[in-house]
Parts: sequence; C-alpha cells; structure tokens
Amino acid sequence: MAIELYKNDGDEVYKVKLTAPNDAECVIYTYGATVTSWKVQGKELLFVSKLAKLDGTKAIRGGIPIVFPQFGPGKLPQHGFARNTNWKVVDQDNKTGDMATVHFELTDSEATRASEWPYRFRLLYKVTLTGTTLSTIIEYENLDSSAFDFTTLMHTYFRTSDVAGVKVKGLDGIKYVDKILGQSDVVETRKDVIVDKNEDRVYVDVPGEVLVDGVGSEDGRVIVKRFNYKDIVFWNPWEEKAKEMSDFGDDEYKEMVCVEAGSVAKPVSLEPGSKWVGGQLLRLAPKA
Ligand SMILES: O=P(O)(O)OC[C@H]1O[C@H](O)[C@H](O)[C@@H](O)[C@@H]1O
Repeated sequence: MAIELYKNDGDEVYKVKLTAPNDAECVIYTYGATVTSWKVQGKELLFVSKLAKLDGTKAIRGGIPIVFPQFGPGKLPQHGFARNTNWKVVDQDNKTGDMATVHFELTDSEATRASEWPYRFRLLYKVTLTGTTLSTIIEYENLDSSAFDFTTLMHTYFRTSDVAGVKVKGLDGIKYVDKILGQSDVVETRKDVIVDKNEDRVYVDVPGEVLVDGVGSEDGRVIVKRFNYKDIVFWNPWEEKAKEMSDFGDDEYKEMVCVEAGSVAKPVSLEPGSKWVGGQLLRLAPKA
C-alpha cells in the first residue's frame, strides 16, 4: 500500500495517489478534494471529462466532486464552495491492513465567512482504498456559536463503456423528484433504472444499497453503500445538455452516469459544537 503526494512549484500538495493490492489505485486532487480516478485490477471505474479543468479554475467535471454546503442552485453558487476550494492533507495511513487512507480538511476561511453561508465549520474527509473498495466519508463539524443547516452530496461520475447498457438497481418503490419535468412524489416502478435521455432526479429516503451495473465494462457492477446519507441523485445530461457544458465533450454523455449519494431533499441541521458523519463505500462486486 502506497501513498504518494505530488507537489507543485510552490511546494504545496496538489494531488495524492493511493495504491492497494489487486492493482487498485485512486487519485485525489486537493482542489475540491475531488477523487479523479478509481481503478480496480487496473481498470478505471470513474469518468472524468477530457475537457475537465484540472488547474483549479473550475470545479472538476468528473470523478467525485463534493457538494457542500448547498446542493443545486441557491444563495451560494451552484453546489456550494467545497468543490472549488483547496483542501489540506492532514493525515495519512498505509500501515493498517491492506488499505491506504488519506485525510483532507476544509475549514471556514475569510471567503466563506463573507459568503451567504458565513459559519465556522470543519470538514474532515477520509478517503480509504482497499483492493475492491473506495470509501469516502466526511465528518462535518459545527465550530460556530449558531446552529447551521446544509445539504451535501458525493457527485460520483461512474464510467460506462456504453450508457445504453447501464442499469441502476435498488430504487424500485422509492419516491423521487423529477427536476426535468418539475414533478415530485413520483414513485419509481422499475427494478432496473436505465439511462436513455436527459435525467435529473432526486430519489428521496432510499433505504438500502444501490447497485450500478455497467461500470467500467459491460459486466462491471459497483455497489453503493451509504452512511447517514439519505438520498440518491441520478443524472445524465444527454445530448443537448452535454453541448451546453464547456467542460464536457458533446458525445461524453454515453460514457458516464452520475449516481450521487447525499442528503439533499432535507437539510442536515448541526448544533454548535456538534458533529455529523456521512459518506459512501463503493465496492466492485464480483461478476454476476
Ligand atoms: O454542472 P454542475 O454544476 O456540475 O451540475 C451538474 C448536475 O449536478 C446534479 O446532478 C444536479 O442534480 C443537476 O441538476 C446538475 O445539472
């Protein structure tokens, strides 16, 4: 198990690479603490656009950007400030078992205190790689004298060899908000949710694990297990919306699907001095 820190000319860490047995690897940029690559048996399971900006000028289009403290549009810029702020590497561990772990920290700054979400806070983000899993867990802490609310999400972009073959399982019977049609409380009736058009849905209060079939290769299956995160967002821009994004190739909607674990339908409330933990564990499942 190795942990490599990559530094820029100013001697600051800009990228961390974790490796684990089974030819597993994971790369995280300190910008947004965005995971940009997760490989198992050498095979890439995450999508990053070939047009993604990796120079800190824009949130990274792909991988696992962190949405905090606001999902979607609102008082703050879309999806909040965590995905386009530099996080700090504060700890690392490759001595425990067959795993490698790195911890990132984000705290309030002059800029965040001057924003529409001015609270004092600390996020501690723990990324752990094993031979078949990637766990991404955040401890959210309120360091302010007032309570605050937030919404948060791991905006995971899964790589697909062909989006037409993707099936998302575990959403049957769950109520969702269709952000494209402007409908809420619609009930999902399909066992296999497929992607064949522009989709933007929030499945609310999903109780169990979700399985994404068709990740990395036709028969690659990834299980998404969540800790305290209640909802699952399901998104693909499809042809027309893809063309509207400057950092996304026109045809790349065929190579990805976003299945995003978070708490977004209802905000999380944190009292002064208290902590809350949320996150996900991605596991490459054995072939069916
Ligand atoms: O373009 P971005 O700000 O990265 O957002 C990309 C997408 O994120 C989520 O999936 C939202 O539900 C979508 O409404 C949004 O279009």
